[in-house]
Amino acid sequence: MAIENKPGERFDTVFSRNDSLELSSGVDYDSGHARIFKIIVIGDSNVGKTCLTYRFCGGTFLKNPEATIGVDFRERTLELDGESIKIWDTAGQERFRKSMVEHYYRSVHAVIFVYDVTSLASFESIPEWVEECSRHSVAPLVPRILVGNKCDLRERREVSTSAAHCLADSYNFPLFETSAKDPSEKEHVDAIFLTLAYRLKSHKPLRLKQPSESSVGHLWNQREQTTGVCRC
Ligand SMILES: Nc1nc2c(ncn2[C@@H]2O[C@H](COP(=O)(O)OP(=O)(O)OP(=O)(O)O)[C@@H](O)[C@H]2O)c(=O)[nH]1
Ligand SMILES: [Mg+2]
Repeated sequence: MAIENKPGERFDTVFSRNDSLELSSGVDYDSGHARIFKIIVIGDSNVGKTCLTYRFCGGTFLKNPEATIGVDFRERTLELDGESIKIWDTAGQERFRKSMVEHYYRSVHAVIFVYDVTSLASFESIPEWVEECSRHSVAPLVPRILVGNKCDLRERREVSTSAAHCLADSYNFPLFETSAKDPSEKEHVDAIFLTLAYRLKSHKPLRLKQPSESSVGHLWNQREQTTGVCRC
């Protein structure tokens, strides 16, 4: 795992006429000419953004994480053509976000919205995070997914799968429920990020293999993602 810290680095995204995702030349490629995708992970403080990205990039559960200040960068090189995804693990706390917020959203390739299934408040904040993304001009065709974390805490669950589906459907986001902590969910955490990466690479909808019964996944819909109100 390489942890990098280059907040000034640019990842310029352009859409061609046939709506496929293309990356402009130069800065989107590492020295080996592999493409680098910028994925940002956002959501309230304490929902497990850092643990999820660490699980994907480091392969283990990060014990005793500290609140992220500004942004952390993690990167994982994929087995498909040596391509990389660079994950921007952002701070949930407002006081740590102020100076960095413009950098988060600049030229982003995909967005992961995270809530904590044991915190209704974090789930109810998701529309604000979606709104923040729109305010910062993240293009509608940039893939977005919704992730409910901490599913291992079954007795403390406050957000039902059906409510989460309802919200996800209203935005036309795929929904995934998982746990950064539960080792049996490791493959599922991988699948979430890899599904995004494949989507970015091919720009085609993919069916996610379900590694466990508790996992939830949707087909990606090519329809343009729009904000909406839950009609449940
Ligand atoms: N039980 C359980 N605890 C988790 C899980 N993921 C994270 N945690 C715990 O939740 C707390 C917050 O995790 P972080 O990853 O630091 O949360 P964050 O969203 O990055 O928080 P900020 O950086 O402040 O925005 C820590 O105590 C983690 O150990 C999970 O899947 N299950
Ligand atoms: Mg964090």
